Amino acid sequence: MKHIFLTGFMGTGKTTISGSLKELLHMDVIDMDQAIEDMEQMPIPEIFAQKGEEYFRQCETGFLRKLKEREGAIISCGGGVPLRDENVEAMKACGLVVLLTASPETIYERVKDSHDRPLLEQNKTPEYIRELLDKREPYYQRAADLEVSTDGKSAGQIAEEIKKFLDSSKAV
Ligand SMILES: Nc1ncnc2c1ncn2[C@@H]1O[C@H](COP(=O)(O)OP(=O)(O)OP(=O)(O)O)[C@@H](O)[C@H]1O
Ligand SMILES: O=C(O)C1=C[C@@H](O)[C@@H](O)[C@H](O)C1
Ligand SMILES: [Mg+2]
Repeated sequence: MKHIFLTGFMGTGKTTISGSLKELLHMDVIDMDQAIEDMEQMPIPEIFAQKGEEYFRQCETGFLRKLKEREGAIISCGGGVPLRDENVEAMKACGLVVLLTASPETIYERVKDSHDRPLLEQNKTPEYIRELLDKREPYYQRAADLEVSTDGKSAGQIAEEIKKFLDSSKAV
C-alpha cells in the first residue's frame, strides 16, 4: 500500500486535509484536480464547458492508471473519482482509501462563496447537495478503508485521526 487517497464529496476538505497530512507524514501531495488543470492548461469549469464532463472523467481515470509507477504520495482526489468502478480498482490496487464526510449544511457553508465547482453552479443549495450526496453515498462507502467525519473538526484533528489509523494498521 503506497498511496493514501483522500476521497469524498465536494467541500469535505480533501485538498485542505492533504496539506495537514503532508506535515504529519512527510509525504508528497498530489491534488488530482490541480494535476488535471495543469495537464489541460485550463481551470476545471472551462474543461467542463469546452470539452464536457465525460472528457474530464477520462482525465481522472487516465491519471489514476499512471499512479502505479509513482512513489507513494497523498492523493487528494476529485469528488467524482469513486463513481467509476475502474477508478476504485485502481486506487485499491496501490493504496489506502480514506473517505471524508460532512453534512450537507456544512458542505454548503464551505462551498457557497466559490465558483470553481461546475456541478454545483446551477443549483447551489443545501437541498441539492443532500440529493447528490445521497446518490453518491453508496459509491463513496464501497471504496473506503476508513471514513472520517469532518463536521466541527479542524484540519489538524482530522489529519491526526487519519495518522492514528495508519499507524495502527501499519498500512502505509
Ligand atoms: N475541517 C474543516 N473545517 C472548516 N473548514 C474547512 C474544513 N475543511 C475544509 N474547509 C474549507 O472548506 C472549503 C472546501 O475545502 P476543500 O477545497 O479542501 O474541499 P475539497 O474536498 O477538496 O473539494 P473539491 O472536491 O471541490 O476539490 C475550503 O474553503 C476549506 O478551507
Ligand atoms: O464531485 C465532483 O464530481 C467534482 C469535484 C471536484 O473535485 C472536481 O473534480 C469537479 O468539480 C467535479
Ligand atoms: Mg479539492
